[in-house]
Amino acid sequence: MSFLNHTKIAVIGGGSWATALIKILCEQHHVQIRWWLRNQKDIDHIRKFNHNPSYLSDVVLSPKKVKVFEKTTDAVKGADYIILAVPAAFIQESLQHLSAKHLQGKRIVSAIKGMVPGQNALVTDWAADAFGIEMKDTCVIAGPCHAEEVALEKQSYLTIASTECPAAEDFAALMTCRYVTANALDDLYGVEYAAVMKNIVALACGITHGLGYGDNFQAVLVSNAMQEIGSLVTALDPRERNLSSSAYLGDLLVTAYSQFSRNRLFGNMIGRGYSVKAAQLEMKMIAEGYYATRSIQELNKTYHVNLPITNAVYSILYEEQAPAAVMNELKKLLK
Ligand SMILES: NC(=O)c1ccc[n+]([C@@H]2O[C@H](COP(=O)([O-])OP(=O)(O)OC[C@H]3O[C@@H](n4cnc5c(N)ncnc54)[C@H](O)[C@@H]3O)[C@@H](O)[C@H]2O)c1
Ligand SMILES: O=P(O)(O)OC[C@H](O)CO
Repeated sequence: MSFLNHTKIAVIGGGSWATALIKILCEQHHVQIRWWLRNQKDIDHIRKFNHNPSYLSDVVLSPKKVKVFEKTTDAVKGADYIILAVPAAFIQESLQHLSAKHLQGKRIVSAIKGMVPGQNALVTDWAADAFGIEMKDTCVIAGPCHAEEVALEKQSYLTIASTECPAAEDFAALMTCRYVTANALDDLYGVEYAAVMKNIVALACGITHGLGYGDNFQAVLVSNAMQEIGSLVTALDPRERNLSSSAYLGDLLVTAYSQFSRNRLFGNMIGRGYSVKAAQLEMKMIAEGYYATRSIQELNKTYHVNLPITNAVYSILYEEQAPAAVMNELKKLLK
């Protein structure tokens, strides 16, 4: 079979979301995937058995469509699109062997819902800066969608956001299949910041659940959180946007309420008395909200937006304040 007319997509990352995205892309006839993972054991296993042993191991990956690479420089060769799907904390390390030349002429798609720690930058801004990528060649994959439900082929929706819709529309077509509907949107920054913030809220939901708060409280917490997200996003990128659409509110709801949420699970452990270290050790997966809490807290030193929920989570995770006492104060601020 000739791959000449195929769309070539490099995927960087070996976790649940990378695996789920590859499953969706494999539904297309004309797509070839070039997959980079850092773990050699996983690479060997995928080559032999066609599934990822560490994440979503029930998903079978077509060997005709998926090629696995040890080096990022090989994975990106000839690719039309490069999907970034590692947690933001590891993006610099993961792309360390790539230069602007390797990425020239390619479209970058960030599937990451986090900020680059230390730099407090959105992944798309960081990539544009590090590799000289133009914003018109950049998209993000957002929306309320858990990898575990993609693996089960449950009907899901994605939003592909870019500063210019044509780029997003092309990629949305690639991400649409029997069980996924992908729509394009021209709000790259709003969608990306809202996705970062919803992880912090999910931590707060998990913490309060772990402390014994119920559904009544969580409904108020999430309503207040949507206002907090709206205030920050508007301060960072003022423009008209419909925050009740699924790219923003939907993304918040799935993370805040789902059994599959990594951030909620992490928060729940903290609420039940685990230390941050112990919760991290127990979870095989990464809770982006842990890093995002610090990045947003630092970024907000410039913007001074009222962020009571983020402040509460920050003081629990980074200032060793007792979760019960912090949430007791937060509850007085909610309406
Ligand atoms: N899982 C989902 O349902 C989902 C949905 C939408 C967006 N996302 C986003 O996708 C991104 C990836 O998340 P995920 O859910 O696939 O992660 P995961 O928790 O399933 O997997 C962890 C990933 O981190 C990598 N990793 C762990 N330690 C590392 C280290 N020291 N150095 C380099 N890499 C390391 C692992 O190899 C693996 O790729 C995150 O930004 C997340 O917010 C996830
Ligand atoms: O819901 P979480 O905490 O697993 O985060 C993963 C994704 O961002 C969900 O959209």
